[in-house]
Amino acid sequence: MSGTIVHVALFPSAGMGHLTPFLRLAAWLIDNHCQVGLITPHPTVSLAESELISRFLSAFPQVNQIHFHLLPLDAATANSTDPFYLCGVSLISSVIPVTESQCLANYILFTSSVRMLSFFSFFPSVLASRTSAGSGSASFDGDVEIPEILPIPNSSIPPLLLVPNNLFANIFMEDSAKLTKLNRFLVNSFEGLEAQTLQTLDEEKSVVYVSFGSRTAMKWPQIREIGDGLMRSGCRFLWVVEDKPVDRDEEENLDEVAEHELMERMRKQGLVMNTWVNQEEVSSHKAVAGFVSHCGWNSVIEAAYHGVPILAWPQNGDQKINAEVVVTNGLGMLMKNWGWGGEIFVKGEEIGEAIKELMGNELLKMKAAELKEEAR
Ligand SMILES: O=c1ccn([C@@H]2O[C@H](COP(=O)(O)OP(=O)(O)O[C@H]3O[C@H](CO)[C@@H](O)[C@H](O)[C@H]3O)[C@@H](O)[C@H]2O)c(=O)[nH]1
Repeated sequence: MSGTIVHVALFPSAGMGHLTPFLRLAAWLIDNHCQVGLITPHPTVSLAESELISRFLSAFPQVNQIHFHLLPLDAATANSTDPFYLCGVSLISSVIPVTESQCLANYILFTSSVRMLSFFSFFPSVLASRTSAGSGSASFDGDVEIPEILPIPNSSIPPLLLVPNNLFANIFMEDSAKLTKLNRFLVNSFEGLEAQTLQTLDEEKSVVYVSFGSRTAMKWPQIREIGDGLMRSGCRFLWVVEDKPVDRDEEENLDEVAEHELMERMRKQGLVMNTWVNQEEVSSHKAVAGFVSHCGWNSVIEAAYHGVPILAWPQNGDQKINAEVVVTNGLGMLMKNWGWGGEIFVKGEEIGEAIKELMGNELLKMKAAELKEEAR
């Protein structure tokens, strides 16, 4: 933007491993005519850090340094004596409310590999899908399966993540859940080093979209089972919920319903919305790999146009007949024993399995891709 000076505040967390790439980015931004503010946490972890900051500020006197004083954490709270963790601060979760209140774009400079970023994004939801509600258990068996990425061996999971009530683990989980609120990711890597992971991340197809149209109100117990099913599927999701379940008071809205513990857990794995979304935009998004739909005909046409396989759950009217078209053409699957919406109570376990099947079925993906071509 000619004539506009872009102001960027950089806020590295503790440790040289974070500071160094941040200062490189700062130098690059200055080179590109940005006004840079550097927020420096105090106390620093090491002398090396404070010396590097001083040298940097002498070389770039135009940088505005903003001191950020950390409140001391005791070793018991942190469950660690490592000074790095004692200076730890949950940057993503703490900063988002501030940037949101100021309407500022929020970028993250992820200072590790793209593979680690994938792990960071997915591990909490994979863990939540395997941990029963409220058990507090942090144990994890088997490898971490992330869609389209070489599985991360169990032995590579950072050990601190499996220490119950560890500060690092708590920050990791809390921050991961907030990643969707960030505007952009900057990662310090390149094609030659992480080609496959970068490509997958760019094309990542791992989100299931759930919507039964704006006219379908479900009973609260069934809504709850859908939530449970989404958690069990382990998939990221965008779920648009009709905000007046049929067995709830007219005045009650989703926010009140969302007080439910399950809804709170779900927000860590996906987005639950009770507002109108731009469904065309959602269906066309490259991350969306499956659609749980009532099979309103417009939804079916849109899914076909964007090559998104459907898990059909007709609710009424023409929707079973539309679902038959979906199945006949290989665009999706229909669980016949689920009946019409409201007719049969479908448990979360079954819903979770069906969503896993939808998201993993290669034949459906292939057929949906062919139909996309024909639709165009
Ligand atoms: O949050 C939302 C919800 C819906 N839509 C759009 O609204 C339309 C919804 O149409 P459809 O999928 O056909 O569902 P209904 O609104 O339920 O459609 C009614 O009309 C259809 C066409 O006759 C019938 O097939 C359905 O059974 C009937 O319920 C689609 O274009 C969606 O993209 C959004 O953009 N955002």
